[in-house]
Amino acid sequence: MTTILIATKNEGKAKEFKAFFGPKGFKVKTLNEMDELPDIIENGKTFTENALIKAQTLTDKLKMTVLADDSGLMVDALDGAPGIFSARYAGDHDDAANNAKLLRELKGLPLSKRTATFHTSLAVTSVSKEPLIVAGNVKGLILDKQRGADGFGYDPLFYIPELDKTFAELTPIEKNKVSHRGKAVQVLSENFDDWWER
Ligand SMILES: O=P(O)(O)OP(=O)(O)OP(=O)(O)OC[C@H]1O[C@@H](n2cnc3c(O)ncnc32)[C@H](O)[C@@H]1O
Ligand SMILES: [Mg+2]
Repeated sequence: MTTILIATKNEGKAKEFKAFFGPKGFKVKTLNEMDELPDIIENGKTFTENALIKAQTLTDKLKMTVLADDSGLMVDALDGAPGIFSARYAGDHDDAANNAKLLRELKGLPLSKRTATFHTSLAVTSVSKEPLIVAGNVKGLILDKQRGADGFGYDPLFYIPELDKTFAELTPIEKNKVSHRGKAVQVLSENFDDWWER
């Protein structure tokens, strides 16, 4: 049985990928189950570069098949910020502080000018294979106050007009149907088997 290492400590994310790779006959592990990890310096300029750095560093050191993802929020009125710095926008990895900073930065701007995109890049690497890279995007609006209690990160501010809901008002299944990560996993599912057999 081939093991695939999901390059995250976030068990919520890992669960989504387990649901995808388990039925394909892979044993799925996360970083929480590894004793020794190499230092990974995520110094890429794009989501894709960072996902690839993470995945390839782990494949090279551990000789395993690895999936890494890198995601974030790009706000048009802020020239794409927080972008690759989404996790630590307000300093620490603190969702409440990040959301508060985003609200401050957009203060007074009408809803029509608060357009934003969530992005996910996924990189899968394996010994002696070219990496497989896919991505997913979703567009929405940044509300001027939080709505909903589910999800994580910027979910309570990220509003989908067509659904009249924020990401924090969707169940995990509903969110996966429309989210950046859900779409990237969809593209992965269309390409993975061909890539694996190549
Ligand atoms: O790299 P790992 O360890 O998995 O954790 P991370 O927090 O860096 O995770 P991401 O690269 O996926 O995302 C970076 C930040 O972007 C935000 N973000 C990403 N996906 C999100 C989502 O679906 N909903 C809300 N916020 C999200 C959130 O603030 C994340 O901390
Ligand atoms: Mg990240």
